[in-house]
Amino acid sequence: MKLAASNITHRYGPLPVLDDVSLGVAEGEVVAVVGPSGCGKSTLLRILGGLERPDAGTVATEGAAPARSLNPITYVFQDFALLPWRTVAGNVRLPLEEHTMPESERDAVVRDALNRTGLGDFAGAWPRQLSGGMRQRVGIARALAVRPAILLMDEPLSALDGQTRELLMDDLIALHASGELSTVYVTHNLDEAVRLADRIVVLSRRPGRVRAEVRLDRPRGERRAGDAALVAQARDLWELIRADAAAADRELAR
Ligand SMILES: Nc1ncnc2c1ncn2[C@@H]1O[C@H](COP(=O)(O)OP(=O)(O)OP(=O)(O)O)[C@@H](O)[C@H]1O
Repeated sequence: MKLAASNITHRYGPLPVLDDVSLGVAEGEVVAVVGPSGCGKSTLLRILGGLERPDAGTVATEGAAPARSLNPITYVFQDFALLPWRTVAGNVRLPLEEHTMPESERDAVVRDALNRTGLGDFAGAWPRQLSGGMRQRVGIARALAVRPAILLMDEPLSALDGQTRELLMDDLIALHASGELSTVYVTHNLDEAVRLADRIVVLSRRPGRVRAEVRLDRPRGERRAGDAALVAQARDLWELIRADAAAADRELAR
């Protein structure tokens, strides 16, 4: 399934946040959205997911969702958003409970989502017993349980330490290996963007406009942390963002 946002403009009261942003995501493509703090990345993601209606512009999908998809466009949040009184399996089960399906099928879907995220042995664990990385795996498993065509990820790794982030990046790369899942990945972290994305959309400072688009041709599976070409790409991105980031920082300080 493809997603296309065209000419999105949005403001909160007097504050212009997005200005004429167009962004497409092809089937199986991972598009990272980067830009200075407050430039409207999360707002754009909410608009793409239909959680917010833009003042102007349109969002359209094209093509069929996977068979038995319960929610073609699904979020993964930075703060995991797990219910502490439910087990790992209970959290993954949550979005399935509003859908009518045989209990055995629900169990099978939960099991499959847990297995795909390396949580097969943790079905009965409680969120408080898990590390941050494992909690975010639960967040990802819960998103996968509804068989999405498009994942919208808002800083999914930013609450994690460096090593855990590396492990989860490997998981995300494996998750996309089938080429079926399209993703929009909002991040501050340019190293994550160059590791994971097929294409990186760079927004300007607020109001966010598309400043540049960078395509990364090297297959995701061949990209390694610290690889010289990736480091250079992240540095080039930073050069694009640096002046805007400094200005956004001064503005936030005020
Ligand atoms: N619901 C809202 N009501 C009013 N202002 C909002 C709302 N949501 C976001 N904003 C403001 O809109 C601007 C863009 O916010 P948004 O969270 O989309 O930016 P961002 O690029 O994701 O930021 P960050 O990089 O810091 O996470 C910010 O100035 C923010 O304070």
